[in-house]
Parts: sequence; C-alpha cells; structure tokens
Amino acid sequence: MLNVEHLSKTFPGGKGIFDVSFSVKQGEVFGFLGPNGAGKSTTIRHIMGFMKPDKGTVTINGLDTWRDQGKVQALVGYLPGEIAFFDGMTGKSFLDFMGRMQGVKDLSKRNHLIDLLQFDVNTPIRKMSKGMKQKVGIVAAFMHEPQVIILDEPTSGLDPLMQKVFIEIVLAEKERGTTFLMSSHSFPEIERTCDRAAIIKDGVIIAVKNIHELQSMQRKLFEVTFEQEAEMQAFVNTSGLQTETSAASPDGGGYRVRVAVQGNYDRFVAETAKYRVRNIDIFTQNLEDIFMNYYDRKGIVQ
Ligand SMILES: Nc1ncnc2c1ncn2[C@@H]1O[C@H](COP(=O)(O)OP(=O)(O)OP(=O)(O)O)[C@@H](O)[C@H]1O
Repeated sequence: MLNVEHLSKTFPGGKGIFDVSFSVKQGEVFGFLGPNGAGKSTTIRHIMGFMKPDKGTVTINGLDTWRDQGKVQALVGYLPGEIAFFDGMTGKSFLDFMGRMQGVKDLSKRNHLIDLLQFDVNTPIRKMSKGMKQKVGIVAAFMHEPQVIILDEPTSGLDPLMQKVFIEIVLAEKERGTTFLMSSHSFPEIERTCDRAAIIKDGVIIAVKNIHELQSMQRKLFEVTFEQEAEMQAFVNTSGLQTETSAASPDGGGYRVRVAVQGNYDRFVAETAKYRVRNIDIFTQNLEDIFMNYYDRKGIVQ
C-alpha cells in the first residue's frame, strides 16, 4: 500500500534523511519511532508529496506521491506535527473548509469523532489550547474515511484520557482496514496500536521490528526493597539477575536493589519470592533509552 524506497534528502548543513526504505501493508498500523530531530517529519513530508526527494521514491497504491500529489492526497488523511490554521476560523469553519476540499458529504463520521474527543467545535481556533487544536486536526484527518492515514505525533498535547480515546479511534479504523503510518515518542501508544515499527535515528532507519520484538527490547528496572540485609545480599549473589545495590537505608527503610529485567520475568519473580520483600517499584525504560541501547549494541543495521 505504502512504499518508501531509498528516500534521501540532505538539507544545507548536512542533516536530513538517508536511504530510508520501508513498506506498510494494507490494513497495517505502522509506527515510526525516533528521538527529536531523527527525521520523522521530513520522511512524512515526503510521503505526503510536500517535498521533492533528492533520491528515491514514495508510492501509495502505486502512485508516486511527488508526481501524483493531487491524486494521492484524495486517498490520504494527514495530521501534521504542527497544524497551520487560518486566522479567525472556528473549529467548525475549519472542518467545513477541509470537508469541502475532501468532498465530505456525510457529516456523521465527523460528528461522531467530535463527540468522542469532546471539544467545543465553535471555539475560535486562536483561543484553543494545543490539545484542542490537536483534536480538530485529528477530526480533519479521519472524517473523510481515507484509505491511508498519516499521523505525525498525534497525541502530543492530549491528556492521558484523550490519548486513550485516540487509541480506540485508531483501533476502530484499523478494524475497517485503514492503513496507518504514525510517528510517535510514546511507547504505550505504539504498543497498543501498531503491528510493526521502524526506528529512525540521525536520518537513518536502524531497525524495522514487529511490536513483539520491540517489546522484548524494552528493559524494565525493578527496585526491590528487602527486609533484611543478609537476604538482599543472598539475592544479589545467587539470583543470576543483573543487579545494582542502592545505598543501604539504615533508617529502617529496608535494603534496596535495582534489578534490570529484559524478558526474564519468570526468573525475577521466582528469585524475589524466596525472600521477605517490603516494596517493589518499577521503572520502564523509555523509548529514548531503547534507541540508545539498541544503537550502542548494534550500530547501524538494515
Ligand atoms: N527545512 C529544513 N532545513 C534544514 N534542516 C532541516 C529542515 N527540516 C528539518 N531539518 C533538520 O533535519 C533533521 C530532521 O528533522 P525532522 O523534523 O524530520 O525530525 P523529527 O524526527 O520529526 O523530530 P521531532 O521529533 O523533534 O519532531 C533535524 O536535524 C532538523 O533540524
């Protein structure tokens, strides 16, 4: 459905994207992950046909997105990273304007989305918060029921409840066979919605993984507080897990150890269960750490 092949663009100054290739199948939700400045928006702007590549091509349904821009855009819904609105418009007048361009006749989808996202469509856009503007942009990207939806950091500015609502909207569209490309910094969002994801760093794709592989790359840190120092020591010496002892807390707060767990949860549970444990805190490795870890271990691959 969506094919990115050897896409390259070098900006003055040397930054850009370099030989980016991946493809997204019909009905697939494909995540596009990477730290700030990695090249996600640049790739997405090429996919939308807004930028001419130095090298390479992007096709949607066999149409070249640069050469057949007009035809492609009729198939695609797009939420940009930063939405440009016209001054003086309300949410409603913006959606009316977009709807006319998209040829939307039936407003039921639009009204349903507004209901789900809960915002006042009559508010002037210049008075809207970032999250409200984002909601207007989401409605505009989805309301004409396009075959492909491209989303550049869709949940930035949305509160956790609305992030959840958004995920449900994506999953419902996925059921209908809509194809998605979604850039994000948020691992939970990608985890809940995507089948596969590409990781981009410094303009280069360093991995394309299915979501289960990505999950197994995610390391969790558990901070376990033992009742007894001797038991804490026994755990450190015999568990076979990767541990790091925190400073002892002689104030009666117990004896803390940090344990890094990557997939071997059974062992972690079995080993900790042997001792008296006062508390366990969990720290999930964030996406940035996963990239760094992956990058450091493997260098540039694919
Ligand atoms: N028009 C431009 N001219 C020069 N450099 C640019 C231009 N657009 C982007 N860049 C640079 O290219 C790199 C990739 O930027 P891009 O916006 O694609 O990153 P991103 O992954 O979307 O980042 P973020 O998560 O911060 O939105 C950055 O270093 C950026 O400064």
